[in-house]
Amino acid sequence: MTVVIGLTGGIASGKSTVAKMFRAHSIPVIDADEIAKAVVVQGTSTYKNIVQAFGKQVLQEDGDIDRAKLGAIIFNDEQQRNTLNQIVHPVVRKEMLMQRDQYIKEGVSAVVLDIPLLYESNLMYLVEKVLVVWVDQQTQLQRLMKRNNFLQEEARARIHSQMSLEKKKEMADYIIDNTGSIEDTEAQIRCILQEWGL
Ligand SMILES: CC(C)(COP(=O)(O)OP(=O)(O)OC[C@H]1O[C@@H](n2cnc3c(N)ncnc32)[C@H](O)[C@@H]1O)[C@@H](O)C(=O)NCCC(=O)NCCS
Ligand SMILES: Nc1ncnc2c1ncn2[C@@H]1O[C@H](COP(=O)(O)OP(=O)(O)OP(=O)(O)O)[C@@H](O)[C@H]1O
Repeated sequence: MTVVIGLTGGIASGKSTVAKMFRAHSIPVIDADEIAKAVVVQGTSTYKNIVQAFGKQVLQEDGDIDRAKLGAIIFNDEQQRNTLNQIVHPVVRKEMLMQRDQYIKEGVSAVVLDIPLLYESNLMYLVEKVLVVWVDQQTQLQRLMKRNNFLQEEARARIHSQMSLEKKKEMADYIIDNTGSIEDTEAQIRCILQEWGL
């Protein structure tokens, strides 16, 4: 029996960091962000739909989607964000389901679905238990600003485009507190894996 684990949290709360730890324990991870990038490459219908909805202003010179430009639009406008979500999410969901079922067929002991918007998009039905990577608000803001070289205002817009981490924490089956060191977080993952017999 494969245990299907949902991994979520807020932007820059540490999902990819935790995902890496699962992989280090030989547990495969399906990454929604990675899939969302792959399904918008030139030539796909998703790419065409994005260009149709947002215009050529969101393209780089080589024709690829300019992620910084598209991000600047959608993180500052809920309606535009919904438009992009409606184009991209169904395709991502389908691909995630397919990959999940493939791993189950292979009989792996566990698989992790790393989905930033798991709660916002009501995707709980895809997984058996949800693990939320939590940090306090100040840490989240600082790590996001540092990683993406964002001004405080840009970072805040992105944070506020998502359900609050406090609310996600309340809904979680398990919480990983990632405010401490990487080693602290690794220790929590080891505990959880032991508890789950993985
Ligand atoms: C707007 C885009 C082009 C910006 O790209 P960029 O390379 O700057 O960011 P990246 O894709 O790495 O996402 C970083 C983080 O932003 C947050 N985020 C991304 N999209 C959204 C969204 N629609 N709503 C809220 N938060 C989001 C997530 O926490 C994600 O982990 C890109 O995020 C995108 O295509 N988003 C729509 C698809 C989506 O919802 N992806 C998230 C999971 S399916
Ligand atoms: N425990 C930690 N201590 C210090 N820095 C950390 C820790 N965990 C993560 N970071 C750093 O914080 C930033 C955000 O982490 P990460 O990229 O894992 O978050 P994420 O939730 O996957 O982000 P996104 O939602 O944008 O995909 C990264 O620069 C990462 O190196």
